[in-house]
Amino acid sequence: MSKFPVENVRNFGIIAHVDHGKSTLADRLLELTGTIAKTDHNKQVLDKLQVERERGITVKAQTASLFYNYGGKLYLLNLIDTPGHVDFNYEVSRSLSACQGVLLVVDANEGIQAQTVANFFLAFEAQLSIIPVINKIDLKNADPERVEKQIEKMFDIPSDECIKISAKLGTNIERVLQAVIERIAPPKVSRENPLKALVFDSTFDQYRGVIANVALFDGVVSKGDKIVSAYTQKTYEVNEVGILSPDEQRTQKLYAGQVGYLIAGMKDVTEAQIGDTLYLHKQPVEPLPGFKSAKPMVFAGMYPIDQSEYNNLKSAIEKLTLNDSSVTVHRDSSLALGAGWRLGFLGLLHMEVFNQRLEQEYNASVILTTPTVPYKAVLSSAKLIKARRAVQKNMVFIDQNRVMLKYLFPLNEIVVDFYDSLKSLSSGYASFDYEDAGYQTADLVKMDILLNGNPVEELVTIVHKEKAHPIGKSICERLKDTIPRQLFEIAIQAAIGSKIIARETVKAYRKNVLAKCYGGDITRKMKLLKRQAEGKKRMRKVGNIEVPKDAFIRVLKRQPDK
Ligand SMILES: Nc1nc2c(ncn2[C@@H]2O[C@H](COP(=O)(O)OP(=O)(O)OP(=O)(O)O)[C@@H](O)[C@H]2O)c(=O)[nH]1
Repeated sequence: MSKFPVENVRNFGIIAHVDHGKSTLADRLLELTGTIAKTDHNKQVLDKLQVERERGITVKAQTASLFYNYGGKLYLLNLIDTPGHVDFNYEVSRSLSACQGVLLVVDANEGIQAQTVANFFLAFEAQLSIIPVINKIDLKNADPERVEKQIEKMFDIPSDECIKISAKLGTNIERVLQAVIERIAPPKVSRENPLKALVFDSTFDQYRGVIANVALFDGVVSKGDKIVSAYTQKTYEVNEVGILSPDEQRTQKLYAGQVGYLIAGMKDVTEAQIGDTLYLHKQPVEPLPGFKSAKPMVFAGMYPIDQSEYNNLKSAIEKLTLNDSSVTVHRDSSLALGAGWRLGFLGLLHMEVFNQRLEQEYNASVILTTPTVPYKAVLSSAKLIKARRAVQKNMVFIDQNRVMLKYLFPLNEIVVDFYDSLKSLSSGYASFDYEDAGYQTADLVKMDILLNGNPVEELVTIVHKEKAHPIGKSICERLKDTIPRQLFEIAIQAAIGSKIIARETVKAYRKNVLAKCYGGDITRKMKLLKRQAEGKKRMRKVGNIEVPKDAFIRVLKRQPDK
């Protein structure tokens, strides 16, 4: 690695709207630089997770070091491929902290979309050099000139700076690499200063412990060095350093300006903090500012299907949150579902991906409850405050056919199915991005579910007043289908304060388990009574009504069709 003086190093990211071709471009860059062999099978090589391959999307940023000969010099280009979906923006901004420039990929047919704008501003605010790349020029409907004009109008980047490529066919890829070298500055670092390394990502390996992805801002780190974590103040010995190319490749040292991985015997996930600064023992440095912590938007309960699985699930969640530090975790418990957690996610897709990764990478099966958003409630005896619906804030024409609308929305309205409805209403043309606008007052009500007049604690929800009736009705119906008939009639009601807004009834039924046992075989009678008693253990009593656990799961669990 010493062959690469700082001026021969470039650290760059690829950012884009979903599906505009980042990962395909990354494949071509890896092939062209000989990092991976050129075959027909290279499809999204950097999308290593099973969930990424199944869904065809990037959820984790990945790093790859490329070597490229240009103008008689050998360059080390560190590429970071980032996710495109709005829910993973946090991942993008974190990765950009290790870069000096980005390739902003825009589809030649679709043009600028919501995350193109959002990601452009992340890079712009981080003061990175931005190289616009118009991809998919091979498509029949491609109109790169129109997209050039959009880029000029929206981002103030002269159209002659755009590079037109087809990542699929490999057209003009060389020009992209040359632009990276010519237009992106080498990192501003010093190898003479003491070590200062930023941990910008980490993963947990069962055998090797924490593997930290590091960007070196100053100094050098070698195998055998004693390093200190600014966050824990603990000292570790470096066991291994290397680059990702894209698989781990050991090296003797890593130098300032380079990006790679480091293993230093951190065995506990809580020791590895994303945003931490590592320095050499007895050579302390001013820690880097780290990262703003992510702000979860959507909350859901997570419980083991069987309580005996609690500890395994706990360790799986801890390991996965190391790799996805934007998830917040708080212990929680529910009368119906037992001990579990309340997890905060950046969005719905993020929640689904986390759940899927738990299942696929940690073999954990969980109950995930319907997502909710955080509220701040002002308790008062008067009826609640004025309703506030989506309010239009701004409208900008990107070109003749495209308009960018800005609205203020209640978060609750967009987390569940807004994205799907928007896509289907606009036949897939509209795209969507959001950021937090803070708490707003709204006409919300607390809805109770009552069984023969007794409130069921775990089913209390906060809903918009206008939606209370359909939501209450649906919960009552789902409960009616799962609560077995009992010796008396059961009224299932949804109520706001003292007002009942929906009702279903479970008719009375006498289940005499001994009915078939005339004849008097006492051991058989005892067996049946014992079985009935065991069944009752899985029940929760609300008043004198026995509610099976399944009934709660059915109501609380996220509906897959939503
Ligand atoms: N015709 C054509 N299709 C392309 C080109 N580049 C990418 N695609 C296709 O576009 C789709 C999306 O490409 P990806 O590389 O997965 O896009 P991405 O931007 O990485 O997507 P996310 O990781 O989900 O954000 C795939 O089906 C690619 O085969 C291109 O130059 N021409």
